[in-house]
Amino acid sequence: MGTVVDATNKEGNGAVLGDKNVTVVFVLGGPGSGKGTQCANIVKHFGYTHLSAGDLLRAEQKSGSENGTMIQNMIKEGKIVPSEVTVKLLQRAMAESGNDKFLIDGFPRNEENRAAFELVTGIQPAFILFFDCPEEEMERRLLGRNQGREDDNIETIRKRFKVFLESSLPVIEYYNSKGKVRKIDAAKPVEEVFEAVKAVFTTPDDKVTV
Ligand SMILES: Nc1ncnc2c1ncn2[C@@H]1O[C@H](COP(=O)(O)OP(=O)(O)OP(=O)(O)O)[C@@H](O)[C@H]1O
Ligand SMILES: Nc1ccn([C@@H]2O[C@H](COP(=O)(O)O)[C@@H](O)[C@H]2O)c(=O)n1
Ligand SMILES: [Mg+2]
Repeated sequence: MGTVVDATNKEGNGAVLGDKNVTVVFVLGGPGSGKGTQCANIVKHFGYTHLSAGDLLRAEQKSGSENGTMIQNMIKEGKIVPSEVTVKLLQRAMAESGNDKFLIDGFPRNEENRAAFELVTGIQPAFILFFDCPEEEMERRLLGRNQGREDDNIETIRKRFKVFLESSLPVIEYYNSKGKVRKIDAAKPVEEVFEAVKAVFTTPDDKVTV
């Protein structure tokens, strides 16, 4: 295991959460590309806190919140929940974590998410970990996931793929134009993907290539 790259501080992108300087890595990729799986590995090796926007929304829905029905409907349709709701959940989870290094998984999902997070928190991501995977492989994985998710059915999966292409890929392209995207071939077996991920987290920032 090598040293953790703190690109945020090095590039002067550090942002303050309470009285802490924080490092944020956005973890993006299509539905089923393996974001959650790899985040669990990164947490173990590199001490980040994993915050999945989808998990936070599902927990909020189940908590009986006033937004519960709206969140449930949006997830069932594969649509993106208004940023106001998701950014608040992320901010609260960051503040409660006690950590200063975060993997924010599945966020920002669209331009509205990106702009709202930046405006409200003032945080710029250190880099974007992008799991690139063909649709057929993602579809196979989602249909075999068996975690009882209401959106893991073929009808909703197709809607989620469309939203990813139309709304989420442009956000990845935006960060790519700023040299912030670290693209990973996510079609490989879990262990091989993690080898590539490790290289990103242990390579000094000025030597990273996309
Ligand atoms: N590299 C891999 N090879 C094969 N299966 C994988 C790989 N990575 C993850 N999986 C499996 O694919 C399914 C989806 O993975 P995961 O939940 O990590 O994806 P995700 O990107 O978080 O999806 P979502 O956007 O729907 O939350 C899981 O069943 C997981 O075990
Ligand atoms: N920024 C986000 C993230 C997620 N959602 C909704 O949750 C669904 C599941 O997300 P996963 O990352 O767990 O796959 C997603 O399809 C959206 O409906 C969101 O609105 N905004
Ligand atoms: Mg996930």
